Amino acid sequence: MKVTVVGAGAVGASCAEYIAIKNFASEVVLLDIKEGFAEGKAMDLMQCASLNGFDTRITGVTNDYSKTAGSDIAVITSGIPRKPGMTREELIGINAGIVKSVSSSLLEHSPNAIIIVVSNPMDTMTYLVHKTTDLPKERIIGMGGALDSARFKYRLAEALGAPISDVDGMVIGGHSDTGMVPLTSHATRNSIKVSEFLSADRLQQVAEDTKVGGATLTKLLGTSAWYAPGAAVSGLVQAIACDQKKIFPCSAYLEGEYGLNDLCIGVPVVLGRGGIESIVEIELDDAEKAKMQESAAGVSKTNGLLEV
Ligand SMILES: NC(=O)c1ccc[n+]([C@@H]2O[C@H](COP(=O)([O-])OP(=O)(O)OC[C@H]3O[C@@H](n4cnc5c(N)ncnc54)[C@H](O)[C@@H]3O)[C@@H](O)[C@H]2O)c1
Ligand SMILES: O=C(O)C[C@H](O)C(=O)O
Repeated sequence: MKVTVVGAGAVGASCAEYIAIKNFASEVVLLDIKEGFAEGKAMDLMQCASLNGFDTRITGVTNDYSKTAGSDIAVITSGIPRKPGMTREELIGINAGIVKSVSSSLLEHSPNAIIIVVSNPMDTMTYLVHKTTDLPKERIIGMGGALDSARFKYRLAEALGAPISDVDGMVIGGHSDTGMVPLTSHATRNSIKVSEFLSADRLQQVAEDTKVGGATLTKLLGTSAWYAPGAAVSGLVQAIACDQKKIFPCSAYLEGEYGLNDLCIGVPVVLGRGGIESIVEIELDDAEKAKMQESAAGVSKTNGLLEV
């Protein structure tokens, strides 16, 4: 199993590290445009191999796509991150050009790859790959919901005073400060609805804290987060590589599902060796349906800024 990660910055390197530590891939190629940067990150990561007990071979290359040839999975993390006070949508001007050229170069050398898009604004970058390549929709996956759901579970556990392993929950919708739809009515603590433990007001607070999870970290760090994003990407890569048939909320191209068309947005999907093997349509209540429609309108508005 060969995995390429484009962008050896904070998220790309963290993602490569988690993939290696989980020890399911034979090879990870890190590629960056900055001379020597990916080579340096790869060498540093390889020097963790004997310490952390993995056999995955990590190599770094400066913009040489021939070294990525034959990749089964390619992750796009190249692009600029936001600074405090910015929205993800403000990154579109620079990141759209990067994502378009990177996806084309990747597919030239790995025509059978499954692409995972991470660069922001992620739903629109995923749509851009859909619009500018010939890849079938099941092989274009946007990562956002897996991360947002991890943050939701963190906030739920905090409010419940429970261990995170006891908590389950999912965030669908757009990966933006206003567009996320944390499904509080579906969230559980060891199979019991969390509404049995938390007031409506407290649950509303959990949802709001979840939606601004990325902005909160950006304010604290001065740039956006990387550990949980890297871990979330590695989870998707593993589900595909190991044909796990796991359900994650991912940005997928919709053709009628959830009453939505011609956009990529976060919905639960089954991930396996074929990529998105199916989209799971769950019953939403009226308020959740309205939030999903509003979220989709926001994503479509950002898509409208693309020159495709
Ligand atoms: N979808 C998500 O949940 C999620 C989570 C975290 C970050 N992000 C996004 O991921 C992106 C990367 O974030 P980061 O913190 O790793 O940024 P970073 O600045 O640390 O790393 C980005 C890397 O991309 C490289 N790069 C730029 N143009 C390139 C090109 N054409 N080809 C190859 N490499 C190129 C840069 O040299 C840099 O090393 C940002 O857009 C950020 O908003 C998304
Ligand atoms: O917040 C960001 O800009 C980065 C990423 O989308 C995140 O949610 O951490």
